[in-house]
Amino acid sequence: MKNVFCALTIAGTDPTGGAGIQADLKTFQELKSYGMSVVTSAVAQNTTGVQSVHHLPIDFIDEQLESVFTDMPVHAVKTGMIATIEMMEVIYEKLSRSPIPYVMDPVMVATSGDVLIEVQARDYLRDYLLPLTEVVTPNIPEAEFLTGLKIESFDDMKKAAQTIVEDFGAKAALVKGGHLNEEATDILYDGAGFHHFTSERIQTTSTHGTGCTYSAALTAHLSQGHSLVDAVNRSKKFVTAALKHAHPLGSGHGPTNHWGLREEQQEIKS
Ligand SMILES: Nc1ncnc2c1ncn2[C@@H]1O[C@H](COP(=O)(O)OP(=O)(O)OP(=O)(O)O)[C@@H](O)[C@H]1O
Ligand SMILES: Cc1ncc(CO)c(N)n1
Repeated sequence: MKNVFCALTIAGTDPTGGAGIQADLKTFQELKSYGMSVVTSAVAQNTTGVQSVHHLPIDFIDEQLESVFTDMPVHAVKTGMIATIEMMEVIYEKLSRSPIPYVMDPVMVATSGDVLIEVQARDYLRDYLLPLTEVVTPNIPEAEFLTGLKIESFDDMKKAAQTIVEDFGAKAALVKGGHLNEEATDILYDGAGFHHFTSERIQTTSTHGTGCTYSAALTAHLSQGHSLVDAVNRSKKFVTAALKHAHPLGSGHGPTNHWGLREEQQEIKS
């Protein structure tokens, strides 16, 4: 019998399908992991920004987690938008008892600039959830918050990745240079050493949900048993193709193309 790999996302929603749970599920499907989701907040948003947010009741978030964990295999899990400390507490309860690879996208602000997490909750994210992670995937502003360091160079990115692992207890940190360098270079520190992942910079405004898509790809690859470095390599290719082949949708920052890599591979074949 063929193996089935199951990936779970715990995050907020995006009705336009570019970010959040919807982007995660599309990515899981595209990468051939069975996708599951626990919704934390229902978000009315689109490519221009966030219109409104409804947090789900804490007990109901807990029930969704119970529904999944008591019945289904979970081979890897990711978290995205978790807005409040109360939500984080129930998620901590479950994940601290589940020895599976955990990918944290420490979502704080949407591409549009809208804030997605309560300020007090950021400390809880760092102090409780971060030490449970297999890998955390901050962009530059998120890495600055987590470490308190100012990041203006490649060396600063390395220092931040190392600090997140050595001082805050993540097993590995992948600091994304999308907001900083000319080539889109990300740095992984895994406790033993540094690894660099570089792609060409793509001139596009379709960047809505890039971080969600990247961390979901990582989760899918980890659910399938790939090593961390291999999983990041594959996920970087996936997100680069998703940016490169994005269709111009919406009037703001459009979504990436979750089947971009498949399109690229089909073009090469034909
Ligand atoms: N214009 C670009 N061209 C190529 N790669 C990019 C570009 N922008 C971002 N990336 C890459 O995309 C991945 C996601 O990174 P980014 O830093 O944009 O995440 P993020 O800020 O968390 O995303 P989000 O917009 O969802 O909040 C990283 O590998 C980054 O290097
Ligand atoms: C629900 C959700 N999570 C994450 C992001 C960040 O891209 C977003 N815009 N919306």
